[in-house]
Amino acid sequence: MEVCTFDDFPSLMNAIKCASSVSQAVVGGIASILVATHLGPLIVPSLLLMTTFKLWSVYTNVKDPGNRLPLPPGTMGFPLVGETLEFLRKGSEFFRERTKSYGCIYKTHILGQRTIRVSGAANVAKILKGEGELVASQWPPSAKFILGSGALAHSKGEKHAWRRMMIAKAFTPDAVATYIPAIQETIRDYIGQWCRSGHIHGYPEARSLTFTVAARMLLGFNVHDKQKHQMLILFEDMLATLFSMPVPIPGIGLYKGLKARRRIMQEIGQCIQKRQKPSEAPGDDALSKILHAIAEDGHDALSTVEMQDSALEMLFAGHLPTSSAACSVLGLIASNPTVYDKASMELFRQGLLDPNLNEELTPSDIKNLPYIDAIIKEVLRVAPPVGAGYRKALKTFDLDGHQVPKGWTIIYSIRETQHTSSSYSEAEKFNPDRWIEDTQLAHKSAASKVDDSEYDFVPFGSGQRSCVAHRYVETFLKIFIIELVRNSNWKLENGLPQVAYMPVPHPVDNLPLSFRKVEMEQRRRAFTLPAKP
Ligand code: HEM
Repeated sequence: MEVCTFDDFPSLMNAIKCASSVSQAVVGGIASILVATHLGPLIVPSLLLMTTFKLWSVYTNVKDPGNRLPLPPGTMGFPLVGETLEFLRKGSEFFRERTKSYGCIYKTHILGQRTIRVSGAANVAKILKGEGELVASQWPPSAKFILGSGALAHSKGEKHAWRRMMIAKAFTPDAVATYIPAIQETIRDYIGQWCRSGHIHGYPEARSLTFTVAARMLLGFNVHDKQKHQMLILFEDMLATLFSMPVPIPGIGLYKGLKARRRIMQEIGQCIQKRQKPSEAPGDDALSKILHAIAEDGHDALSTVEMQDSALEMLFAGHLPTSSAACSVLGLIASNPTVYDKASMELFRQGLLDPNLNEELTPSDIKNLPYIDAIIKEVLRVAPPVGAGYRKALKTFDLDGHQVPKGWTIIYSIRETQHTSSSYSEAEKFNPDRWIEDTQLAHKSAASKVDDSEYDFVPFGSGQRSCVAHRYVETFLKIFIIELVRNSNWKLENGLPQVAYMPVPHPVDNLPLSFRKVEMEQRRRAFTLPAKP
């Protein structure tokens, strides 16, 4: 009989081969007796089923014999599908239930991968700091198909480091400052329309707004309304299968997502071609800045596939998580009127409340707004738009008293980490003041980390794979809050909504809101503003 070692299990097929050598003889023998006694039609399928479950159990519980620690607790579900169906049905509730039952580290089998889900500042710090040594970024196969292998998130090693450096040049403080006027203009247009209409659905409007800003500022695309509408519908199909079983069955699931991806890529290809016409001067958008940085660097240019995948990645990342954050801003401020009042007061003190006095915001206008910064941090803590990040274990290592075997998928949880940390009293409550009143929190930044305890606030990840565009996102959200508060007042029409988490957190009822314009005079009458200090 073959001896099963850890190295014999690089894939499911190897595992099945190895474990079957254990049970083959026994099952074969019993089966032939039963077939001979006419019980075969009933018993043989049952035996095959039992064997399949046995093989699955062997495969999903293979430990590295070189490590004495146990695998994390957890269940691995049914052969091949694992717990994927339950995960797709329950979304984030799936993880919440397991965190409650097993704590900060547990195993499961989803989206075709043996997976360990990890939360808690110290565990997350170990994963994020271990990039390249313990772990490597690896999104689920479905996300890789949908976003394309040319995306930055899927590139590796030196190529990743170089591309990241080039992309980062479009998101330095100086570069982001150049985007302010166009971001502000687009936000103002949208808020103006919302006030004129008097009633909107916050989530689709936030999607449309962030898509328009991303297409214009990140890619320099001038998409007209009809094209935007079509692309948003295609994105819907694509995103619905971002996290799905990696089996393209015609007509459903990933197949549908890949079809939508092909159509979006055609549109992106056309937009890129138009932009590359020699008659057109290079734009002031992020993609132009990146292509310029690459040309200056003298390095190989991006291939057409890499350029298109990068554009898709920027359009995807640029509008989807940002729209979730913008929608959370609308919902959370509407349900906390004191937050609106305090933000108004801060704007008044800075001379920014009257929109007519500050037609164009400048970088220095938006720099010193600690309360609005606190709102943004609290929105990203309570409703993190990206709930988790994906890694693959490069070698077996210890984590919180358990082994993480080589080759397994690791999901580090942003949501549970930020919701369960003891740093946040009444963690479920939306309370921007905590970021001002608590001196420990006041120093915590969404992006940079000084020590491990700060990894309980990681809305943009951290380290080599952190979000390249966090400054852009923070600037967008700041301008959005400023323009909302100084121009308008809005109310929830249905009360606090239930939230769905796939592919990003969003209200299930699309967040119906009533909107109205607020004039400076009305505001003066509504609450007595103190004289400007
Ligand atoms: C609210 C908005 C956003 C949030 C919360 C967010 C969050 C994140 C997080 C958590 C990661 C790290 C994932 C990991 O550890 O594997 C990440 C990576 C990334 N983000 Fe964002 N993001 C946002 C907006 C954007 C925008 C606007 C862009 C536009 C370019 C962008 C581009 C990227 C890219 C390219 C990566 C991959 C970086 C790499 O692998 O080196 N994100 N983002």
